[in-house]
Amino acid sequence: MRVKICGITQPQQSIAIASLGATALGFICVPSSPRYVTIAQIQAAIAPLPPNIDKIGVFANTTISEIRQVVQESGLTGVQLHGDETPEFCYQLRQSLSQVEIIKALRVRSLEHLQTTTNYTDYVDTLLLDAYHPQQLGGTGQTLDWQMLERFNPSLPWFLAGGLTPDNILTALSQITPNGIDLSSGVEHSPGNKDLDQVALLFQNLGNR
Ligand SMILES: O=C(O)c1ccccc1NCC(=O)[C@H](O)[C@H](O)COP(=O)(O)O
Repeated sequence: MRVKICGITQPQQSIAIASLGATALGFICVPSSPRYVTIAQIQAAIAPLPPNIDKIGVFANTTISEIRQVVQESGLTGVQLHGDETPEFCYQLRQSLSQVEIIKALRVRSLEHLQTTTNYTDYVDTLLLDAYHPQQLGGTGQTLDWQMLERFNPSLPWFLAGGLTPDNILTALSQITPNGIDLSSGVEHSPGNKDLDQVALLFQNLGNR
């Protein structure tokens, strides 16, 4: 299973978290976030990482040229779209950046809203389901209704996100079987400052999953 730890801001934490077992690290490229990082910070954080670690930039409601510039200058291997990007936008981004993984995040409001994921399946590589919050785009610590996801079986691989912690992860995975999980505030001291003990506990609890 893929394990993405998101909202990394400190270069020394990126290598520590990868060594603990993360398969992907996320860098927030949304200026309004307290976890926002510049291109220079991303470069410093990913420089010591081995090639098998996915380096994902998280964007929301920005332009293709902005995403392209950040990806090309920083060395990111994937892009997570966390705003209100349309399937058409995802298609255009794919034309512009053919070599990177495109992850479309949906902040799920209802079972009906969950159906909109099918609109993206031809244009992105991976889906990510996060909790909806009226004021914040992500990193909210709010959990999704896991029961609602029990029958979610898209044709693309998907990440479960939203309020996951070392304490609740096994309960979540006993109900649903995503291809990956994404954690941010559940393994943090404060926004952007990851708690390495909590990250270690997460992998201990996950065992061989
Ligand atoms: O984390 C942020 O600050 C953020 C800001 C704007 C857009 C997206 C953001 N995070 C996206 C993520 O992938 C988080 O890992 C995801 O929302 C889960 O967060 P959490 O509930 O804290 O585990």
